[in-house]
Amino acid sequence: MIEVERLTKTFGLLRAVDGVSFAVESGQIVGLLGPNGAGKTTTMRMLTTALIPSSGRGRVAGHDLLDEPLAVRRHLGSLPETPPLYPEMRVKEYLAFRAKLRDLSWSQRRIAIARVLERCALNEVASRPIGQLSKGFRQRVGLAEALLHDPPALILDEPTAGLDPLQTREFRALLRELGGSHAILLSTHILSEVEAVCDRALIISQGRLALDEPIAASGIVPGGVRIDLETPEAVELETIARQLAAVAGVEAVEPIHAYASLDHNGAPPLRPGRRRTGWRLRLRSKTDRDDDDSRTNPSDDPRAVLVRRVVERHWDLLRLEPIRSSLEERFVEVVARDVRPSAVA
Ligand SMILES: Nc1ncnc2c1ncn2[C@@H]1O[C@H](COP(=O)(O)OP(=O)(O)OP(=O)(O)O)[C@@H](O)[C@H]1O
Repeated sequence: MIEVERLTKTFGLLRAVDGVSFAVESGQIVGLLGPNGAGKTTTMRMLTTALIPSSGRGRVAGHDLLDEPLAVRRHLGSLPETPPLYPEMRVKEYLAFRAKLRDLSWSQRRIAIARVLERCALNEVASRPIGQLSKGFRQRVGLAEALLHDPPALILDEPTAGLDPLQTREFRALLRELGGSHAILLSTHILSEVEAVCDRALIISQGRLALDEPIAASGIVPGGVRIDLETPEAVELETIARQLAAVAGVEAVEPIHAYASLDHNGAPPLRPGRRRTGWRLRLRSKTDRDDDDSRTNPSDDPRAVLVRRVVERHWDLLRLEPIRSSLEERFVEVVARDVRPSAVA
């Protein structure tokens, strides 16, 4: 429903968005995360056709951002961080005004306004001036406006910023309801929000897409498989990596640490008298990135074959377990990779 391919935006010498590709399906809520200045708003402004991409393509409901901007806007609702509301207007009056701008006929306007007032639980404040509403209600008015033309895709920029915990909770419940029937791209700085409402997390860092991973039902991102093994001292990391990477389903082998002769708990080596090396490795598998359907397919799980491979080589397998890392850990990991030492100091 929302699709971008190598989307790039430069401002002078700055590549604010640099070759970003991702997709949001209907029925999915995708969280767009990143530190300040990472390029989130610029990405969203290109998707809403407010900014023209320097290169790359983007489509909303199959309509190209550059070739069919009007069709894109018809299929997209957007809630900017600060929605352009008129404080002196009453809620219903404001929605009628915005619906008129969207060229809805009188009867279409009546139906649309009734629908969004109901959907966003605004009936009780429909006749109140917007300026008298709490921030939570004002955000709902912004969302109602974004839904007036019944778009299948929504883009929301930090929709819960500044809301109190109760308002945040209510707004998230509303998003989850909408998520069932819309494609939603949600920019936020709140990691727990992504864990609470999103199906996938995207992290943008310095304009580039640094992570695109599913959020598991438990609210954590899969982090691969951790394997601890011991090998004769002469066996080098390169050999181990080659053997393990050859197992179907393993995409990458990353060393975490190695130790000589003593295992990581300080215990003596499994085979005294022979110098051995202990290894802790992280294996990225295909199932880390796939959707829930393939995750349940046992043939995609490389663990059984990994055990056989280690035993065949006469190495000692000490531990093999899935790594679960929180979104916060993944965020720090991918963003810290891009931070220059001078910036940290
Ligand atoms: N119109 C513009 N002209 C020049 N530079 C811009 C313009 N808009 C954004 N930038 C720069 O592009 C980079 C990305 O900005 P962007 O607003 O997309 O980041 P962001 O991830 O939304 O940040 P934040 O979380 O602070 O809102 C920043 O360095 C910003 O200064």
